[in-house]
Amino acid sequence: MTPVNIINQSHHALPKYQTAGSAGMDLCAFISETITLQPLERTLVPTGLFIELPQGFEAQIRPRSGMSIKKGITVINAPGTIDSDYRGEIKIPIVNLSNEAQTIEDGERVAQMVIAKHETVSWTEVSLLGETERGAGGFGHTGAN
Ligand SMILES: O=c1ccn([C@H]2C[C@H](O)[C@@H](COP(=O)(O)OP(=O)(O)OP(=O)(O)O)O2)c(=O)[nH]1
Ligand SMILES: [Mg+2]
Repeated sequence: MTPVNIINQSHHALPKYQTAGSAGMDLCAFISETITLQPLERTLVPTGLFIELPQGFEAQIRPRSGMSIKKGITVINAPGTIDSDYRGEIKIPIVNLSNEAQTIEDGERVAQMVIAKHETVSWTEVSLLGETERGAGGFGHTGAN
C-alpha cells in the first residue's frame, strides 16, 4: 500500500476498493443538480477530489462496465490520465453513447480510478533499431484470425 495525499471537498466518502482484489476505486459524481445527457452529448463530471501522487505514479480514469452496458455512458478519453504533478480537481469526461437521454445523480459512481506506476524515459536518437522476427509487420500481419 502506497500512502497518497488526498483532499476531499465532496460530501461523499473517499474512493475505496470494493473488494480485496479490486484494481480500481469507483469515483462518485459531486454535483448539485442532476446531469442529463442527450445521445452523443458529453460533459465533465466533478468529483471534489484532489490528489498528490508520488513521482512515477499516474491515475487512470476508466469506464465502469455496468455504467457502459446499462446506460451507454463511457469515459470519452478513456483511459484518462491524472499526472503526478496535477493538483486540480479530478474530473471525469463522459459521453452518452446510447440512443436515449441518460441521467447522472449526485453520488453516482460514474467511473473508476486505477493507480499505476509508469516509467519515465530519455531518448537515445539512432539511425537503426535492433532486428526482430516481427520487424515492421503489424495490424493483422500474423494472420486473419
Ligand atoms: O480524465 C481526466 C484526464 C485528465 N484530467 C486532469 C489531470 C491531468 O493531469 C490533466 C491533464 O490531462 P491530459 O494531459 O490528458 O489533458 P491535456 O488536454 O493534454 O491537457 P494539458 O495540456 O493540461 O496536459 O487533466 C482529469 O481530471 N481527468
Ligand atoms: Mg497533457
